[in-house]
Amino acid sequence: MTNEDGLLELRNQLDNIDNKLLELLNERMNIVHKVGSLKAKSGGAIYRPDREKAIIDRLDKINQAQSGLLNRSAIEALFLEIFAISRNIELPENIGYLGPQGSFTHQAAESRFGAMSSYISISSIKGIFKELASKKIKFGVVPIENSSNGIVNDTINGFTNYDSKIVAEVLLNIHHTLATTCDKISDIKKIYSKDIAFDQCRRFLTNFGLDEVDLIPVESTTKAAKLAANEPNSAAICAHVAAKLYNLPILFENIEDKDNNKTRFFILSDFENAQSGNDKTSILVNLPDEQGVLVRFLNDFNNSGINLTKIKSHIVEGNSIFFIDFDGHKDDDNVKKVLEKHKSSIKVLGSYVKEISDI
Ligand SMILES: C=C(O[C@@H]1C=C(C(=O)O)C=C[C@H]1O)C(=O)O
Repeated sequence: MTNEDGLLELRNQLDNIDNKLLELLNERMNIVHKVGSLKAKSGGAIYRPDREKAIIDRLDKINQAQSGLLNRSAIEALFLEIFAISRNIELPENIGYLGPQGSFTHQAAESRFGAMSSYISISSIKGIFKELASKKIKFGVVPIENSSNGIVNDTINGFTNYDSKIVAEVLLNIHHTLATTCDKISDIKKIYSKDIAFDQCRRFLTNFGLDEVDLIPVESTTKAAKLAANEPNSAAICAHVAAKLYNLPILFENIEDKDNNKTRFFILSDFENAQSGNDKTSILVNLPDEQGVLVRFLNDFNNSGINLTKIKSHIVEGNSIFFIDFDGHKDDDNVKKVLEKHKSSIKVLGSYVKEISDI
C-alpha cells in the first residue's frame, strides 16, 4: 500500500467515526431536549455546574483507566462546548459580559458558554448587576480579582447593592500583546490601553524604551486595539483576540511583567447550586464596630472546621466590610450553623464548584 492509499484508508476510518459521533451527539441532544422540558415544568435551573463537573470527573477517571490519548484539559474543552450547546437546546439564555467584544471577560464567558450562546456586551459591572436584576440577561460574567491588581471594587459594590448569586468561578491566564501597524518600535509615538494593563506591562515598556511615549488610558483594551488600528504611529496593549478583531498586527506577545498574571471571574445568575462535594462559598461580612469582633467571628469558622481561603477588606460608604471565601457549601451542616449564628452580619453571595485554589 502506498502512503497515499494509507492516508485515504485512515481518513475513511475517521469519516466513519465522525458519522457515529454525530449520530451519538444528536441522540444526546434529544435527551437534553427532554431534560429541558422537565426543567420547564419544575422551574429547575438550566445551568448546573455541579453536574457538569461530575460528568467531567467521571470521564477523566474512565479515560485514565483506559489510558486514552486525551488528557483532562482536552476532555474539558470538548465537553464544555457540548454542555454549552446542550444548554442552548434546553433553553437559549442571554449572557451579559463586561464588554466590549474581545475583552478578557468575553473570553472568560466563552470558556463556559461556548461559541453558540447569545452574548450581550455590557459596558459596566454595575450595568451587569442591573440587567440581571431586570431579568434581561440570565447570566452575567464579571471579574472579581486579578493576581497583580487585587479585588475589583465595582464587583464588590455590585454585590452590596444587588442580590445576584455567584453560580461558578472561572480562572483565565491574562496575556497582553503589543499590537501596531508600525514596523519598528521607534515609529510608535503613543500607546493606548486600559490603565491596569499599563501597570501590568511596566517593565516591558521601560525595557523597550516605550515609557517615554504617550501612554493613553482608555476604557478597555479592545477600544485600544480599535484606536491603534486606525491611527498611524500608535500601538495598543491588548488581548490577542482584540488585536485579531481589528486586524492589528502583533509585534510582541506575552508582554506582561509577571508570567502568572491571572484573573478570576464570577458567573452570576438568579439561582442557587446544589452541593457538589467540592464547593466554595463567598460572603460579604459587615461586623459591628466592637473590640475583638473580627477575631471572634473568625474563631467561629475555625472552631467549625471551615477553611477560609480568602479575606479582603473593602470600604463601602466609609464602612469597612470583608469579602471572604471558604471551602464548603452554605448548606453543609457545619457551615449552616456558623452562617445562622452571624446572619445579621453576613450576605451569602453564593456556593459554587471550587475550580481555583488561589490566584
Ligand atoms: C442536561 C442538563 O442541563 C445542563 C447540561 C448538561 C449536559 O449537557 O450534560 C449538564 C448540566 C446542565 O448544565 C442537566 O441538568 O442534566
